[in-house]
Amino acid sequence: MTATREEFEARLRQIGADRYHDKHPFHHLLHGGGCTPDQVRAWVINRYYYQHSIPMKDAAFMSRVEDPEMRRIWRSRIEDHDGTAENEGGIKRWLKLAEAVGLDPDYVQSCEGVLPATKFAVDAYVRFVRDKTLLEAVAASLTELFAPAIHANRIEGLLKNYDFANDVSLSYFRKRLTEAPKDVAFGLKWVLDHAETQEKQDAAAKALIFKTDVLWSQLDALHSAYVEPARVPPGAWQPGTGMLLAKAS
Ligand SMILES: O=C(O)c1cc(C(=O)O)c2c(n1)C(=O)C(=O)c1cc(C(=O)O)[nH]c1-2
Repeated sequence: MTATREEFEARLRQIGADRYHDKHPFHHLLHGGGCTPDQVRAWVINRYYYQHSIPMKDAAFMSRVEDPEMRRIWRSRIEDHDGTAENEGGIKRWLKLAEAVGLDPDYVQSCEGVLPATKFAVDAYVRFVRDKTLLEAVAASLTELFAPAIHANRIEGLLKNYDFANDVSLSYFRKRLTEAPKDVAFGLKWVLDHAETQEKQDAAAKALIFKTDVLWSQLDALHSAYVEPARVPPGAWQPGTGMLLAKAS
């Protein structure tokens, strides 16, 4: 028998409660003030790779959507990240954070020095959305159900614990507090409406689990590379490189 809409929604929310990356030890370090400046920089560099791939993921999704109404709604996700004019949008806001922690934004944008596992995880998400059913693709985006809580927690933790934190450097996260709920209200309703069989509910739940793994493995990679005993993989960012001051001198 197919689970009811309410049971299915509860199942999706439980996946977040059990597996979302707010529970990862790297986030505890970061939000609690336990990261060194270089560990924060490593996070900013690697997380940029996720940010810069999200609009490509959404464009891959939209290329498969035949319903103009759905494309119109979905395209605001790309605008949120890329902006609707020069020097706007989430990617630019992320680069403000990069500058605030002393990184050269050109270096960050080059994506040189991104950890191999970050690339594998994020690229797998883009491919997943390109290749799987639309239901699985939308379900995978539902980790955003859990994102506003972690963004609020992060703003509070960073402001309290790090000198670089202020309204400008954290503007990315503050903006997401209103953007993500809009996306997820649409995405959740769409998934609940379209997963009308048990088989489809199972596929959607599995897609959401896949996405929690994408997020978790990025933090595992960061922790392994930059938290003692640090093991930076060949070719990945080495502290001291890609800095703003190094460029000026
Ligand atoms: O900081 C975070 O923990 C976090 C998590 C997620 C997420 O849950 O996938 C996103 C974001 N931030 C985010 O800023 C963002 O733009 C975003 C887009 C998506 C997506 O899957 O389409 N997830 C997320």
